[in-house]
Amino acid sequence: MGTVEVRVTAARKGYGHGSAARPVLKGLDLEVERGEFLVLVGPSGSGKSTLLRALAGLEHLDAGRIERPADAGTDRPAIGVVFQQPLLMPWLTVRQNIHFGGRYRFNHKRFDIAAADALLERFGLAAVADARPDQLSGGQAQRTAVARAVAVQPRMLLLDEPFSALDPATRNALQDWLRDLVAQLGLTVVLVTHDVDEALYLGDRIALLDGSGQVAAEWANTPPRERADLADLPTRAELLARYATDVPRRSNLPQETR
Ligand SMILES: Nc1ncnc2c1ncn2[C@@H]1O[C@H](COP(=O)(O)OP(=O)(O)OP(=O)(O)O)[C@@H](O)[C@H]1O
Repeated sequence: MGTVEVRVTAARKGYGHGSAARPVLKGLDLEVERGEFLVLVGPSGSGKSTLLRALAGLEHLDAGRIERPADAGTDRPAIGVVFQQPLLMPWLTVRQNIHFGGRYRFNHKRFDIAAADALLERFGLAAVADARPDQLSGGQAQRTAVARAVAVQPRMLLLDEPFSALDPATRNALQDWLRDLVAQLGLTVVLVTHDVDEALYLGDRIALLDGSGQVAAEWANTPPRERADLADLPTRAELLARYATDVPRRSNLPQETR
C-alpha cells in the first residue's frame, strides 16, 4: 500500500427534505493512493458526481469526512477538476482560458506563464492558441479544459465524464492522450465514467457505486495496452453484470430539488 492521497470516511450526503429526502451517499468509505488512477463507475443516479464534487470540495457532506491534499500555500491548488462540458470562458482565447485559473484564482505573480504556454504545444493546441472556444472542435475544447486544470500544477485531477460528449474516435484519442499525460505528470486521478471499456482501459483500480450509497465492489486493474484486449477481460463481464442495477433517476425528484 502506497501513500494515501485521499481518504473518505463514512461519507453521508443527501438531497431534498422531508418526504422528498433522498440519501445518495450512505456511509461511503474510499481511499485513493498517491499516483493512482481510480475510476468510479455505476449507473445513473448512483452518486458518482456527488462523490466527485465532494472530493473537489464543491459539495459539503452531511456527515463523515474527506481528507485530501492540502493546497501548498495560496498559489498552488492541490486539485484540478474537469467536467463533461469544457466550461471555457467564451470571450477568452484558448491561451487566456489556460491562464485563467493561475491568473485569477491564485497569486498571479507566482503563476508560471511560460510553463502554462508550454502546455499549448504539449496539448496540440498551439495552432488554436488565439482562437475562441466557439471555433474549437469538441476534442480541442476538452483538451483546453484539461490544460486549464493542470496549468496550476495540481497534485490530483478529478474528471467527471470528460469525454462522454465526444465522438468515439476523438474519445479514444483523448483517452490515449490522457493516459500518457497522467503518467508523465505523475498525477493522482479520479475519473467518473459510464463507459466500462474506458474504465478498463485507463484505471489502475475500478470502484463500483451501485446505488447502495457505498462502494459496492472494487477491482484492481492492469490497464491493457491494446483496446482489442478489453473484450476478453474477465473483469469486464463481471462489471457489466454488476452494472445492471436500476437506480431511480433524477427525473423522479420534485422539480425544486434539482
Ligand atoms: N443538486 C442536486 N439537487 C438534488 N438532487 C440531486 C442534486 N445532485 C444530484 N442529485 C440527485 O442525487 C442522485 C445522485 O446524483 P449524481 O449526479 O451524483 O449521480 P451519478 O451517478 O453521477 O449520475 P449520472 O451518471 O447520471 O451523472 C440522483 O438521484 C440525483 O437526482
